[in-house]
Amino acid sequence: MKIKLVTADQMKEIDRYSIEEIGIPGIVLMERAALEVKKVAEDYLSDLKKSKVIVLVGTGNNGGDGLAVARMLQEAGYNVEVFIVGEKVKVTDDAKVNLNILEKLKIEVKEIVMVEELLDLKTRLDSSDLIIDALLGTGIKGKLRGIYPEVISIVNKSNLPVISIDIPSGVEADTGRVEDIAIQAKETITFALPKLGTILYPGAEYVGKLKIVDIGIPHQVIKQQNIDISLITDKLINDLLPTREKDSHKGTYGRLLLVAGSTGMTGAATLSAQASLKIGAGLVTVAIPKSLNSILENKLTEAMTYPLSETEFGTLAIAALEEIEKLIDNRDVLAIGPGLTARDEIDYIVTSLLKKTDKTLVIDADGLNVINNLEILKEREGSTILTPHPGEMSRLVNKSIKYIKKNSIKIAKEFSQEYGVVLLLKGARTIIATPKGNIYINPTGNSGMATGGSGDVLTGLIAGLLAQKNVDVRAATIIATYLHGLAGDLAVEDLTEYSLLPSNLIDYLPQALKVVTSDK
Ligand SMILES: NC(=O)C1=CN([C@@H]2O[C@H](COP(=O)(O)OP(=O)(O)OC[C@H]3O[C@@H](n4cnc5c(N)ncnc54)[C@H](O)[C@@H]3O)[C@@H](O)[C@H]2O)[C@H](O)CC1
Ligand SMILES: [K+]
Repeated sequence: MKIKLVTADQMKEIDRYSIEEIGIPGIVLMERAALEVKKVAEDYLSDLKKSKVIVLVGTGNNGGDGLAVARMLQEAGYNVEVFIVGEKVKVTDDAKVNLNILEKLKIEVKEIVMVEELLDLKTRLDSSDLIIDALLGTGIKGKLRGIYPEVISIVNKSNLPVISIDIPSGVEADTGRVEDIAIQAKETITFALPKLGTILYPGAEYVGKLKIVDIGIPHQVIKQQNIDISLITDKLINDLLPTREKDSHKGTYGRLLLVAGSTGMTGAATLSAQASLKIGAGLVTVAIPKSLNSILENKLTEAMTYPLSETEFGTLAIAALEEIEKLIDNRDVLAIGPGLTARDEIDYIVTSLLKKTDKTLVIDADGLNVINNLEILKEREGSTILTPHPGEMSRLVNKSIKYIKKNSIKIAKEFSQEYGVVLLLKGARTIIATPKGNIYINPTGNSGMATGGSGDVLTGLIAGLLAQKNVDVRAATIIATYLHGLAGDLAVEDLTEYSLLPSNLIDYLPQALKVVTSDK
């Protein structure tokens, strides 16, 4: 099961279509949204009589949701105070309906338009138990205007639990960017589908617990939007994981050739090989410069090794190409890159293999750093997976790392479709793009994994899955990425982010597999 991720415009179109074409009144959506928020708010409010809630609203429909929540909490007997940041006259359509209802019920909505009025808000917060953030939702545009920065700063300094409606105010819905300041929420209740800005960093850091609630938007309305970005979930992995047939043998789980390593870089080859075995590949052969072969024989037990022709530097020589071509004849997958050391010979070997073999190819690390002619990717018969980090991507597309980090989805999607490859662009949120134009965002992983070797493990996981029957390139990349990060998250719980080693990712893989197969 995939969870679709939307931009503000896509969400607006879904709302519009539901309201104008299907005929579900906006006020009904708003009421259902408010009801969901009210239910969560009650979990934070213990004693009915004393509990005091401050509801902060803006002048748009996010504010409208908040006004309805204020009414519901008041009706439930809580002590509610409502502040609107901006002038009431600016409030329109559905939000206006709720503003009028509060006025009819004599529930005061205090305007805050001047900085001087912030002091009153601050004192009010000091004696409260919960804040509802209904200031800004998907309608936020650009830098915070007026006294919003001050209001948000007072809220964050109050140290009170904050429930944000739809998205923490100040977070940009499409990118997760925070221009200057944003509400630090304890929990964010988002409607129908998560906005991209609540998953991407830094926005994801402001969300707290994310709760996606249904407010009655018809599924067919969502479906027809052709949303192409999905969040990877346990459920999706569970659906994609290959089942281990009872009457199977090692051939069922495929034969993988891993071309890796150079003097001083035998660790990369070792990590990739071990990871590919741990994820269940049948037969793994590590082809490595011949002087390092005995080292690999020592370090690896289950994997076979093959000594390749080498240069005086202990890196692959041109002659290794022919040896590799012979080896891949009876293999299903070739992974090339970890620890190779970028040199002209490697450029020649990788380029030749891209041209000559139609086997599924995983290219990582120094295998990527030598690709100069991207056009050969287009002509390939076989499937290709590239797994660059932003630095390697920067070289591939000749854009700065900063630009790549800011436009990771756009860049991954364009590259994948242009060159017909599955592109895994590593980052705080790793993005996977497929040639069909689909994007998958991975939510697992942590900063403890940003160490040399972590990528070698990921390459091994991808290749190890690819070798197995009925695992296609899209599934293998998605499963490997999610499990790689999940193993890292599980390992950090025991080891802390400081002392997390790439080899721990391999140790914790079985636990990660148990998590995602728990109900299989
Ligand atoms: N998804 C659904 O089915 C539903 C969503 N609802 C809620 O509606 C908001 C979106 O409402 P919208 O009126 O489009 O925008 P906002 O309320 O988020 O904000 C617009 C509001 O804020 C002012 N503003 C915009 N940018 C800034 C800025 N940088 N600084 C200061 N002020 C800013 C602008 O002037 C407007 O007044 C969505 O998030 C949901 O919460 C429906 O209510 C329920 C169905
Ligand atoms: K909000």
